[in-house]
Amino acid sequence: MISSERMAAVDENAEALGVPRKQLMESSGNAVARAVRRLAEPESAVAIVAGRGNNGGDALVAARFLDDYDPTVHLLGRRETVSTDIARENWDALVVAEYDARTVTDSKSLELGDPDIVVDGMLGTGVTGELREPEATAADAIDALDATVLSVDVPSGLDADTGETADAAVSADHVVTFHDRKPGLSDLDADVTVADIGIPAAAELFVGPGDLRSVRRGVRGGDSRVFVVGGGPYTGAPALAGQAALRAGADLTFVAAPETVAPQIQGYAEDLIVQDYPGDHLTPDQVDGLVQTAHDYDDVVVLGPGLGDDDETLTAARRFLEAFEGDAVVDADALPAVPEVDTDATLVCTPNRRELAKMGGPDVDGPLRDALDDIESFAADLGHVVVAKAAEDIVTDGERTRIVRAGTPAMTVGGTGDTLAGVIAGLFGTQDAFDAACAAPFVNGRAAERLDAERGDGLLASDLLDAIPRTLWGERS
Ligand SMILES: NC(=O)C1=CN([C@@H]2O[C@H](COP(=O)(O)OP(=O)(O)OC[C@H]3O[C@@H](n4cnc5c(N)ncnc54)[C@H](O)[C@@H]3O)[C@@H](O)[C@H]2O)[C@H](O)CC1
Ligand SMILES: [K+]
Repeated sequence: MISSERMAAVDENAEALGVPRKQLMESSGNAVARAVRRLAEPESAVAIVAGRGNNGGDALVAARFLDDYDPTVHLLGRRETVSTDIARENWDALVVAEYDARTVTDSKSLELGDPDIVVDGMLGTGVTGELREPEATAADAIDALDATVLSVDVPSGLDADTGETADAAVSADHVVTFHDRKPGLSDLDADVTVADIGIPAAAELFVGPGDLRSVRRGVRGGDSRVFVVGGGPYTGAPALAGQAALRAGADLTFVAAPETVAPQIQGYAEDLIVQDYPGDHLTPDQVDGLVQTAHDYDDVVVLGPGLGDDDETLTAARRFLEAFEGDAVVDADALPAVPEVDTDATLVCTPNRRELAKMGGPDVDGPLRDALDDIESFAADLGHVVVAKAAEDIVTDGERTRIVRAGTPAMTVGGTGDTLAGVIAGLFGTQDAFDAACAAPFVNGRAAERLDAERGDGLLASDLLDAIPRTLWGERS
C-alpha cells in the first residue's frame, strides 16, 4: 500500500536513480494495453479517453500498444493544455503516426461512439475536488456506454488515498494501478491489477531527493522553535546543533547551557538565543525549569550535544525525557538515558555505532546495513525512531527502514552529528518524525558532497551550515 505523496517521492527517487518518468509512463501504458488485450476480442472496438496530466499520458502510451485494435483516442483539451512534457510528447507521437487521435475542446463535441472497451485515463492521483468540464461530461458519457470500463491507476474522480469519490466519478469494471496498491482502492468494487512498472526497490529503500518533497512545504511558519539543551564540558556542539536547526528552517533557536559556557556559546552566533543556568554541567535540579520552558513554547528539543557524561547529567537527561511530553531529538551523551525512559513522546535518537551498542542495540563492526534487521528490531523495542549513523545511515521506526547513502568520508570530522541533530529538529515542524529523520541525514550528507570538491578532507562541520539551505531548497524539482 502506498500513499500518493509517497508514490510521488518514489517516482522522483527513481528518476534520480536513472529511471526517468517517461520510462515509467511507457511501462504504465504498456501494462494498461496488456490488460485491455486480456479483456478484448480480436474485433473489439477500443476507445481511449485521456486527461491532460500523466494519467492521460499513460493512456496515450497504451494506444501505441493497441495498434491492431485501431483505437479512437480522445484528448480532453487542446494539445497546449497538456500539463506535462512527457504526456504531450506521447500525444504528438500519436498525431504524427496518424492514430485516430481527436482533441475535445467542447464537452458537447465528445463522441465516444459504441466501443466494447473504454480506457479511462482522465484523472489519476492528481485529481482535486469535483470533476470539472470536460471531465465531468466525459465521465457521464463513459458510464452511459454499454462498454467494459478499464481505469488507469484509479477510476477518475476517486481519491487514491481516501477512496472518496467525486459525484461524477467513473464506475470502473477494471483498474490497472501502478507499482503498489493505493489505499483508496481497498473497498472499490472492481477488479484491480497492480502492475510492476520497473521502479527499482532502491527508490524506496534509499533516501533520495523525492524524500525532500514533503519538507519543502512551509518549513518556516513563524512559530517553529527549537530548544537545544546542551553544553557543559563542550561548547561547539550545542552551537552547531542550534545553527543547523535555523538553517533547516526553524524560526528561533534557544540554547540552555551552564553559566560557565553560555557566554562562549552565545559568542559563536548571534542567531542563537542562549539562556544560562547555574553551575558547569546539567544537573537534576535544572530539569523542571527547562521542561517548563520547552512546554510553554511547544519547542522541539535537541537534548545532548556537548552535555558531557557526568552521572548527574545522565540522571538529569533521564528526568528531562520522563517529564517532557513534546518531540525531541536525543543525541550524544543523553542517548544512554533513552532505553530507561517510559514516554509517549516521539523521540528521534541519533547514535553512532558505539552509542548504538551502548544503548543496548546491536554491536555492529561492518556496514550497518548488514545489521539492518537487528537495528529495526531494536527501534521497535525502544519505541522510537533511530538514526544509526555511519558511512551509510540506517533510519528506522521499527516498521519502516531506509538507508541513507549520502555523505563523504570527510564527515568523520567532529560536529557533523551535531548539525544532523539540528537539521532533524528544524524539519520536525513540517513532517512526522520518521520523515524528518530520513530527510536530515540525506541533507547533511548532500551538503558535505556539495563541499567535497573545494574542502576535501578539510571539511569542517560548520561548513555544512551554509550548504544546508541550498541542499534543502536548491534541489527543488
Ligand atoms: N509511479 C507511478 O505511479 C506513475 C504514475 N503515473 C501516472 O501519473 C498520474 C498522476 O499524474 P498527474 O499529472 O500528477 O495528475 P493527473 O493526470 O491525475 O491529473 C492532473 C490533471 O488533471 C487536472 N485535474 C485535476 N483535478 C481535476 C478535476 N477535479 N477536474 C478536471 N480536471 C482536473 C489537472 O489540471 C491536471 O491537468 C498517476 O495517476 C498515474 O496514472 C506516471 O505516468 C508514471 C508513473
Ligand atoms: K483514471
